[in-house]
This record gives sequence, C-alpha cells and structure tokens, in this order.
Amino acid sequence: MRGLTRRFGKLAVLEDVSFGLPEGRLAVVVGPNGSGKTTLLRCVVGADRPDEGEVLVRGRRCYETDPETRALLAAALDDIGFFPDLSVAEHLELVAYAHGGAGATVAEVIAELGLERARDQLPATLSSGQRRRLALASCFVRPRRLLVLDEPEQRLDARGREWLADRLLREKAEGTAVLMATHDAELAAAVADDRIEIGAAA
Ligand SMILES: Nc1ncnc2c1ncn2[C@@H]1O[C@H](COP(=O)(O)OP(=O)(O)OP(=O)(O)O)[C@@H](O)[C@H]1O
Repeated sequence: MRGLTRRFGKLAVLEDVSFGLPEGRLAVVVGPNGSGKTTLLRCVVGADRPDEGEVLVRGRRCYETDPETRALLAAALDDIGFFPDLSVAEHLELVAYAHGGAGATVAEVIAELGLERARDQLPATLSSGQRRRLALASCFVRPRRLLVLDEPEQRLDARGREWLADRLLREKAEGTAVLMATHDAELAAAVADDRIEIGAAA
C-alpha cells in the first residue's frame, strides 16, 4: 500500500499509510478502538476505496470484483455474508468450487475448525463462535496468496486461539502473506513479523 489516506467527512482515519508485505510474512495492524484498522483492511481487499493512495497485490490494483484479485486474496473481515439457505458444509463446498477447489478439502477444514457437529446447520442457527469458525473455514477451503483477517481471535475459545496461532504459522510457512488486525498482544507476539501501528483513540 502506498500513501493510503481515507477520510470520513472531516475525520481523517488513515493518513498516508505505506507498507509492503512480502510472501510468507505476517503483519499485524494494531491500534485502539476506532483507529482505522478495519478501514485499512477494507481498503486492502477493495471493499472500500481510499481517498488517496493505492493498494497493489503482485503489482495489480486490488478490486473486490476483479477475478484476479479474488483468486489471490482470502479475507475474513466479519461474520456476515453467508448464504442463509446453505448449511455449513454446503457453504464451504460452494466457496471451494467457486475458487477452483485448490485449497484443503471441505471435510479436512470442517474437522480442523471443529465444525463437525454443525456441518448441517444453517448460519442463522450457529453460535457466534461457530460463525467465526465458519468465516475462517471459508478462507482455508480456497487457494490464497494473501490472507486478510480482522480480529480473527474474536469469540474463539482458548483451544480455538491456540489453533489459530498454529494455523497462521503454517500459512506463513506455505508462503502466504497475512495481514491481520488484532487486539490480542499474545497472538501478535506469537505470529507477527511486522507491526503497522495506526491512530490515536477516537
Ligand atoms: N462508513 C463510515 N462512515 C463514517 N465513519 C466511519 C465509517 N467507517 C468507519 N468510520 C469511522 O472510522 C473510524 C475507524 O473505524 P474502524 O472500524 O476502521 O476502526 P477499528 O480500528 O477497526 O476499531 P475497533 O478496534 O473498534 O474494531 C471510526 O471513528 C469509525 O467511526
């Protein structure tokens, strides 16, 4: 990202943020509530447009609707956007199929995320922790070179957080670049190579 600036009215949330993230490295985005972490990630995945500056992934501008961007980038920014009429397993099958199925198999990811008992449930019937697990699972059933996560530790239990740290280390080892906002200092210390610190408290 080069010179990224995002304002909402008079509020300058991001001001001239520049950063490079090589493959196989993990950068954490840290800062107080309201400092602009989610805004930064939304600009990176192309869900929001910066007022100034640009985000390039492998030299290409990043747009959410661009097929090349979508092929490279897996993101879990929130737990909405599930298909309401598809079960957990059906949702993951569809995501895997839509991206060419080069990620781990759906059965493996369901087992890894501890979603076996929820596999036939609809999203509306899941607990908040299970919804978070489904959002993360959706990233791992598809190919990815860049993984963007917004506070992935949220609502995970202690074992889930242990799993997450281990999974992120494996992502790096496989050469995936990871950009992750987090409030969890322990997780950041365990997995981060770089830190992007932004903003003062709103
Ligand atoms: N669409 C919008 N319109 C107006 N203001 C917005 C919009 N989106 C975000 N903001 C403001 O931008 C600031 C940064 O919000 P953002 O969600 O990026 O913070 P954050 O660092 O992710 O916070 P948290 O740690 O609470 O998740 C906040 O003051 C927020 O109110």
